[in-house]
Amino acid sequence: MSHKPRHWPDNVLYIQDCPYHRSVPKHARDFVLGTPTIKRSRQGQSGRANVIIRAITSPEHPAFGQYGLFAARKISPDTHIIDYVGEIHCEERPDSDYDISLHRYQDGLSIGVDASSMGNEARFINDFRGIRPKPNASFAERRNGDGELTMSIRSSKDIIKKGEEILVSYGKSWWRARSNDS
Ligand SMILES: C[S@@+](CC[C@H](N)C(=O)[O-])C[C@H]1O[C@@H](n2cnc3c(N)ncnc32)[C@H](O)[C@@H]1O
Repeated sequence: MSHKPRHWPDNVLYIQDCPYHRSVPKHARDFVLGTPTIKRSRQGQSGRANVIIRAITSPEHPAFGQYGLFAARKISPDTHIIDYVGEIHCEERPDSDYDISLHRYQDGLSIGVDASSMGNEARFINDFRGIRPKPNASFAERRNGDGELTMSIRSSKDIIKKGEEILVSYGKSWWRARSNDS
């Protein structure tokens, strides 16, 4: 197992492969796992070398006191940065702020990746609102070297400079769902 990055919280398990929660039915698991191919080494594909977790120390930043994900080196436009790793599940998890949607079936079944209790560096990516005029990265589905469906983070059309915060859009509905919280 690889070592935890700096600032990693004690109460969150650091993982590099997504485990499957018991709520995931076999057909959904098979869909995510993909057609078996020759297993390739995924060394270096996870993208952890591209990023660094940093404490947000500026009081003007809306996530002041929390952490964010920053570029550890220059990242070219339209480039895979890192896969979002967490627990794959098929439950409603409205209380998790680290749960993203991986796939939705037409019958309503939804596959999510929840990094609230286990995950990798990607769980620290913040939303651009209040920080920059627009995101410099986005979530994108892809099949990794093993053929497994993953949600990844990709840079947008501009270079991300070393040291810049990597920011996505969580989407308006993500914020709307939380604006009603008391
Ligand atoms: C997936 S976590 C991101 C990592 C988080 N900053 C941390 O240190 O664990 C989502 C949480 O980050 C914070 N956050 C992210 N983007 C934000 C923004 N633009 N404005 C305010 N808070 C933000 C909110 O507290 C949100 O619930």
